[in-house]
Amino acid sequence: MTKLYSLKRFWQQILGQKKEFWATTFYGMAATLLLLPIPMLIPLLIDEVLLGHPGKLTAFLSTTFGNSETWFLVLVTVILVAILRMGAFVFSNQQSFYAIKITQRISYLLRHRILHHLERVCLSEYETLKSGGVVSKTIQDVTGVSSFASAFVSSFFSSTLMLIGIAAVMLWMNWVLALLILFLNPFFLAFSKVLGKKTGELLRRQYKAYEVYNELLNETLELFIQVRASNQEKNFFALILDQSKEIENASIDYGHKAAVAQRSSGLLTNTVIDIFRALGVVVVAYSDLSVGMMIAFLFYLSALNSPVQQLMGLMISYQNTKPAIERINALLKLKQEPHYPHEKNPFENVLTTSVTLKDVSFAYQYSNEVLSHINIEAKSGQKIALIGPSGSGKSTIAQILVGLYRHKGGEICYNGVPIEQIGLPVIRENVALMLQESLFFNETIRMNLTLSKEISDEKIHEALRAAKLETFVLSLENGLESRIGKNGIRLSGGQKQRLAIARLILSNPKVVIFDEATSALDNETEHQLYETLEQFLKERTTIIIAHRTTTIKQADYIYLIEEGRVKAEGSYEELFSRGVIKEDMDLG
Ligand SMILES: Nc1ncnc2c1ncn2[C@@H]1O[C@H](COP(=O)(O)OP(=O)(O)OP(=O)(O)O)[C@@H](O)[C@H]1O
Repeated sequence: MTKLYSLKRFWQQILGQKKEFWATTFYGMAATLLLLPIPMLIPLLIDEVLLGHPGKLTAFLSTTFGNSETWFLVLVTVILVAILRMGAFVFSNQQSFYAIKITQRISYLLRHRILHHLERVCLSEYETLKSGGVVSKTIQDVTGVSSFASAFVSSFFSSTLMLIGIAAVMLWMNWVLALLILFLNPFFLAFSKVLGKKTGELLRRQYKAYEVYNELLNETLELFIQVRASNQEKNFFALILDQSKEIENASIDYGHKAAVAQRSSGLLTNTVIDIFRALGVVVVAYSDLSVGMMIAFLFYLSALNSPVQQLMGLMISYQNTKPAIERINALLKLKQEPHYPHEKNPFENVLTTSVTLKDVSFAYQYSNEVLSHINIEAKSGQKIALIGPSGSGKSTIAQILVGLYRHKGGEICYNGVPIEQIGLPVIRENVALMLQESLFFNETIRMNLTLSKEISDEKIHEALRAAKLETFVLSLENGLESRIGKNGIRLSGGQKQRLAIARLILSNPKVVIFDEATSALDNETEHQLYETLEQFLKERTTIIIAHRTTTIKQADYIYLIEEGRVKAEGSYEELFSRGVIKEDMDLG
């Protein structure tokens, strides 16, 4: 099972990008160190140049440049400040570059983890998934987590260093005032945590609103033809609009309160800074702190605002990350297909294999037993048929044969090897399951046939010919490059089935299962098609699931399934003579 995502994993992913992490930390700190002396430089000139108390800065500049004129000292100081700022600008740009790389990598890794998990999700879980909701989670929630990563790598170290640096300078200037100010910082952070928790709840509601909206819109568009044919567009779109309103409400609520939270922290820090500014004036009046130093102190006090704000913002963003992680984990909790190790390959170096179900039972999640102690055998190269009334369990047999669902009891074997020793990918590579309703991409005929694999035109046409679709494809203006529309909407039911059969031929399987795959064709066309496929199916074990007895005449052996059990079995003639099946009977 995929491990759930956690903040620990988040940190590991950040620290795992060593080069980028140290580069962003280095450049962030370098930029901070360059900015740190700036608030001091110009105020020092007040004391040393205006108030006539020559000090270290003017002494250094005069001896270095051999000129102690006031205009010169001011000019050099301004140039020095500009150079420091320019240096910080260059380093900050470098820092952003590496921070963006880290952030985007975290997004990618998170999406990779979700997609990798979904790729192997078991079918019973897949049935419950709403694709719109999944899309919303892989986009919005991943963005939520990565924006915290972005805020963290770009501001945590530089803001902390700035805070420590400013604190050190202030302590040096006036330790009483500095200590008073610094003691307040933990309270600021605690305040931000409370605000973050409150906005986190609102953000959760906003995420949910987007998720439901995406689900509704997605499903309505997927089933648009059905919706329109039932004249239900108004109702469906009204539901989507309601949800759109909920997004508006939730977003206003979150957006407004998140802005209030940000401003509250700004208001708090600014008020505290104003109080300390006033205290600074009092300190100058009652101590030996110079006017220049007091101005420098006030500049540092203002400069303190930025790292404190950034750290408070980080705390709020951290709280908002939790709902995003929870929702991502809801996807990672979906159960996955069983992993069978690939120990034996019964399909290797053989034309086809036998297929056996020994005493197999099965129940879907939350439902009663659908298959009960089924025994079926298709010998190597044999053509068997499964018939039976609707809901008797025929398609379920087909699906457990390719491991789409896990059988509960008994054994399923290919050439005597249980599927647990073959591995699901190997089975699906060699056993083709053709459904009544094949699914198609809104792409060209070629893409739908080859599924983007390199296959020569000659082979494609051979398959089309066998599937009795070549004449139709050749009659199209763009031939193989013709687009077939959403899920093949531009094709008739029969054309779609023939396209699926051509795809099946190209995939060259060793065992073929037709699950009502030709039911959309009329008796005559179906008969012709099986005749054409005779050569293709001759060397392959074939299982045909059908309602119509006409479809199964060609089978070597027939099983009648009723209520999940084998009710009768034998050749067509045997079953016919026993009265189990009748000519042209439709069991559906
Ligand atoms: N994914 C599922 N989850 C739960 N129950 C299911 C699922 N698929 C099928 N069933 C149930 O299992 C039973 C057997 O269904 P199955 O599709 O295998 O029948 P069938 O013989 O192929 O029917 P038909 O000829 O109509 O296609 C039915 O009662 C059906 O409701």
